[in-house]
Amino acid sequence: MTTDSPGILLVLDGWGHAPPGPANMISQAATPHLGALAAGHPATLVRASGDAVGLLPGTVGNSEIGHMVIGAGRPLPYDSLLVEQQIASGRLAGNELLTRTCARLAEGGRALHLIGLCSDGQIHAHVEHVRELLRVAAAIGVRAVWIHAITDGRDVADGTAAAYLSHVEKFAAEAGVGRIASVVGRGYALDKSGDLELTRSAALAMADGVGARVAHALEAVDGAERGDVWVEPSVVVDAGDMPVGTVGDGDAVLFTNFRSDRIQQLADFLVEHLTSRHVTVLSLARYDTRAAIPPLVDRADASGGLADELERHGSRSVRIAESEKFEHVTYYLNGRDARARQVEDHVKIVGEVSPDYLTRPEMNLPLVVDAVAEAAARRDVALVAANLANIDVVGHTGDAAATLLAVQHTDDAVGRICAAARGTGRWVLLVGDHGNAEQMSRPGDDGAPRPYGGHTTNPVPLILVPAPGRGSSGRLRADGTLADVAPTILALLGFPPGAAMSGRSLL
Ligand SMILES: O=C(O)[C@@H](CO)OP(=O)(O)O
Ligand SMILES: [Mn+2]
Ligand SMILES: [Mn+2]
Repeated sequence: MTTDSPGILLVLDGWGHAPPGPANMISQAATPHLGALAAGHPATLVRASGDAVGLLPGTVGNSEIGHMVIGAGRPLPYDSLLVEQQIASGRLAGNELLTRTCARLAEGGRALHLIGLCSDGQIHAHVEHVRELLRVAAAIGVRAVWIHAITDGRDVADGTAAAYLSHVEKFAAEAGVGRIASVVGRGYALDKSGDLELTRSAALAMADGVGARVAHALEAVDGAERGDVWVEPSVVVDAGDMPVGTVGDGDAVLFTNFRSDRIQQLADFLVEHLTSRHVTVLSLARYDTRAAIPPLVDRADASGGLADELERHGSRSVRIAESEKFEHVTYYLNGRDARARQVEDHVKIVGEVSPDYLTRPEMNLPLVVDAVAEAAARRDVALVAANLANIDVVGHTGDAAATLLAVQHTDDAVGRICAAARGTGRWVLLVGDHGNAEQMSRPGDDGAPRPYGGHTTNPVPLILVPAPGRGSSGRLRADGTLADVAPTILALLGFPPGAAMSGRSLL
């Protein structure tokens, strides 16, 4: 081992801070372990949203940017911010790839298909980006733009899909081109669990016009019994019952999500499905698909973070998470660098195939705890980094009672992990990656509170449990952000901050 002060980083996903109240499930839950840790050890709050992490001011945090910034030790201009900047400066409208593709479609009388999540949740996509793309296509003279709308209900309140579809129709009317050709819920279109049946049913509605037939896009969501997330794959048909906008030979497909993880399974499927149709496929931002898709806006460089520093010092880390959050503590924490590193072990906890988060808010947490304890006992491991997914994953259901249980299970797991840390001489640093469960309701249009399962702009708690015998009296800086976590971890391990890090140790 290259350090004599090994530790454990625990990211409690969706663990935000807000004043206690009836919709704050962090404060409502019984959390004896977290309560005792916060009272008896150095603790602070750090900012995890907006410009503190590289998002537009006021934007809710998310797992991808949260884990990237925790790893990078500096705010990183996130893909959504880069897109926004390019829209504001007019650079997206002049983008070579986009304008060349549109000119070809205009000349050949071919169609542009825009595929993406239609909401302003700002985690995977922003419906305003569709508006800009419609403007550009119209200005270049593309005559047919088909929108394949994916409904949300997770990053925004459930029951809002119809309103977003209406926005899209308004944008199309404004631009003078564009019509919704298919509608499907994100549960189908944005599956990332590998369930290709869900992906196929979404893709076939978009590409081939296979699915429930509706005369108008809004009809698809009107009768959606399982909410916006699970709107059935639906195809808009004309008076003759013919799908209005299937993907034809020589058309172009542009994916409008800026975040890759949940759209890439669909993108992979469609790229293969459309090979014989000579379709140009583009994406708004860079995706991690099997076949490279040319992006309109490229990613920021995230190298020089914690993983690179640990590698440089020859310090071994073990990364542990349930499958839902596995990329978060591996790929994102490593600055979206998928390179296998000699000094890293990755442990993916795979439990029940299709867990029902409402009835199993504990998810597979006991297996995560066992894996952390096992890794902590290894003398060759400097850092164990684990994500506890429950608070965020269950929080997304918008079900306050289930989320309260998720918080309590997490508290219990923290207690057991801290016991393992004491037994193996390790410090533990606990931090949230963004808020979620501390705000489980939001005022609806009428001002009355409505259940809310999305992320928040709140700061997140950070607690440092020193290694046994190291004293508990120090204070942590109060003005920190997630960018300060990596320098703090390096300091705890006895290393200087990385040269690329602008964050500062909180110690
Ligand atoms: O599940 C997801 O894709 C997002 C919410 O849409 O959550 P997170 O950023 O926590 O992964
Ligand atoms: Mn998260
Ligand atoms: Mn989330």
